[in-house]
Amino acid sequence: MTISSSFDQISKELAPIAQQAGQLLMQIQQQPQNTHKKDDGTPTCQADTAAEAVIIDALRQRFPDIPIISEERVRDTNIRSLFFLVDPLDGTADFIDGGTEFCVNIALIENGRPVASVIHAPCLEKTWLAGETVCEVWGKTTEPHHIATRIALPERFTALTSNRYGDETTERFLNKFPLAERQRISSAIKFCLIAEGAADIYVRYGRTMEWDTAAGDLILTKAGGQVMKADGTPLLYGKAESNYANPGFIAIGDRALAQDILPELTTRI
Ligand SMILES: Nc1ncnc2c1ncn2[C@@H]1O[C@H](COP(=O)(O)O)[C@@H](OP(=O)(O)O)[C@H]1O
Ligand SMILES: [Mg+2]
Repeated sequence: MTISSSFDQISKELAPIAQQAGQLLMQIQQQPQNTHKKDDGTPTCQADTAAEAVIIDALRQRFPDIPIISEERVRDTNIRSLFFLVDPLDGTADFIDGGTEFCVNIALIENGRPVASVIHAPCLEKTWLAGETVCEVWGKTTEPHHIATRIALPERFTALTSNRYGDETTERFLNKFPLAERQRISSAIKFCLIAEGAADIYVRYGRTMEWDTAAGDLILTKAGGQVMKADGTPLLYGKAESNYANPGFIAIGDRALAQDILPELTTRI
């Protein structure tokens, strides 16, 4: 498990697990939802826990020795250098509203960073995965293929933000850029769109949790992008002491932008 090449294989094993959960989510979305708000004010419904059960069962069978931290109910206590972070339904509000952007996120974390991950968006029929060398999208009608970020160009510079959760610092940050386009999108597919070269930046100073970002962090990083805190360092995972909350972050496709422009901008927010 410490051999890095095996992370490619693990990412390919995680994909069908996320797809199985996604299939269940699609079925449940057709039924009436019992929704309620969690302590953090975000919604949940029976789909979150049903999808979580499927994923946890599969991970425990295939990887019995690896502890799991999952959004809804699972908090293994023996978290060591290697563990899974699971968001069985990312974009729950979108799911409840009948949207198509929700996804399933699974990431394997080693020493604070993701090393194998998958994001599956069942309505979009797309699965993105990353390991040590693998960084692919799988579509229903297309062959699996490698994905890569695009160069940032002013005439098409596109920012992605959350569709439902905004904050003033993110707005101040984005106001410093001459944006060609801005799209509001639910769920971690924001990372995947940048990884595919369909957008350029995703800024999020509002609250997110580690399971919201770990899988997308690796996919975007392996596609050539960068995900970083305001000080330019990578996001770290496994922060039990902060209840697995993330600090603010900036995700970009073109790394040259990070090196040249972002450090100066972030100090002025
Ligand atoms: N106040 C808050 N506390 C914790 N997490 C929050 C939050 N507000 C938003 N989030 C996180 O933001 C995610 C959705 O953001 P977006 O719509 O941009 O994808 C939610 O994922 P879930 O849907 O998995 O709960 C949730 O984890
Ligand atoms: Mg969730």
